[in-house]
Amino acid sequence: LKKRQDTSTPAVPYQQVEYLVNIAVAGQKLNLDFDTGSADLWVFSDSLPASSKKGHNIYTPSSSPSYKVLSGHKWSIAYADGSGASGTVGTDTVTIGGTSVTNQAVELADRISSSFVTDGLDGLLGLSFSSINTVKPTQQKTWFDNAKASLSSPLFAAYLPFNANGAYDFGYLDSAHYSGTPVYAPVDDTNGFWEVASTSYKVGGTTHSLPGNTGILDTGTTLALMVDSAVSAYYAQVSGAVNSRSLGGWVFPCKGTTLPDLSVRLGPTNYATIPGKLLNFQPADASGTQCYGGLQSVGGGTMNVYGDVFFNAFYGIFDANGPRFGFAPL
Ligand SMILES: CCNC(=O)c1c(-c2ccccc2)csc1NC(=O)CNCCc1c[nH]c2ccccc12
Repeated sequence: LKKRQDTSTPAVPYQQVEYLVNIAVAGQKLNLDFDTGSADLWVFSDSLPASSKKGHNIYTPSSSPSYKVLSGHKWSIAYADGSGASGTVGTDTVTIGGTSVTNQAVELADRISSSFVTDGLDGLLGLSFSSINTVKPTQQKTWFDNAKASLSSPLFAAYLPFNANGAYDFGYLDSAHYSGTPVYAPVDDTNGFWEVASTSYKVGGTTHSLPGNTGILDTGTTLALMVDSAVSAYYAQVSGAVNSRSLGGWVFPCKGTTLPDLSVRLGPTNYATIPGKLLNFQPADASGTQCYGGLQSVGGGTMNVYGDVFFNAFYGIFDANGPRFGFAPL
């Protein structure tokens, strides 16, 4: 697993990381972003403009003997951050670690939004449920869906520590990647996500209820995105915090701020506590006066999105048996 580190040395410890995993699509090594919040495996293709291809590894089906066109098939995906991609579809052998999946749908992007060009990735590998794969007319399966029968156990786990190299463990749990005993929450896969009940949270010693709320465990989202009531309650504990339209979210003074911990309930029983120090994302401006929070608003609805800042504190276990989500402190 490769982690791309932001090169600038921040005044305040923060992270601007990319969790990239090197995988071989028919022997061609690509850095794909493993994304438990989506179900499409897509790669930069040769038909992208040269400017978009610069600095990226491009998958070339013509040089893969095992590649087959999935004729007449298309895909198109849009993410809530406004980014997106679309293109055509083929199948090939995709190998991660020691496990190869033959006839894996590989979606070739002939259009991608600008945010993907600047990110150091060569594509995405979706690890949510195949029910939200966007390929038409025949929906395709994720790599994990295709691989799970050949894994010793139908599960994978995400180990994404802050400022250190991480790993994805497929088919087993690596005891070196977590402490204590994992606890589990039942997953509702109705929406195609690894989604659990998340009906309360704790900040500053107070417990707040979020009736009917859920949480999506999503390695493809960098931050923790929660409903407005929770985000307001959190930053009410941070002096000088403001929700800045110009800076695009909640910011607070970098100097002299000690962020409170945030405990979120996952499933019927257990809370996961994200230490405050992991909730300082990065300086919000060049001067480094204001810092951008790792907790931001999800907009409307009752769905919270627990992204990489969650996985900086917890080993995340995605178990198809159930399905269920397990977590243990790093
Ligand atoms: C902000 C991106 N996240 C989302 O839109 C999202 C939401 C979501 C829904 C409503 C409001 C906010 C977020 C639910 S599941 C979910 N997760 C995903 O969609 C996961 N895939 C994100 C892929 C992605 C989008 N832009 C990137 C830039 C670099 C690397 C990966 C990405």
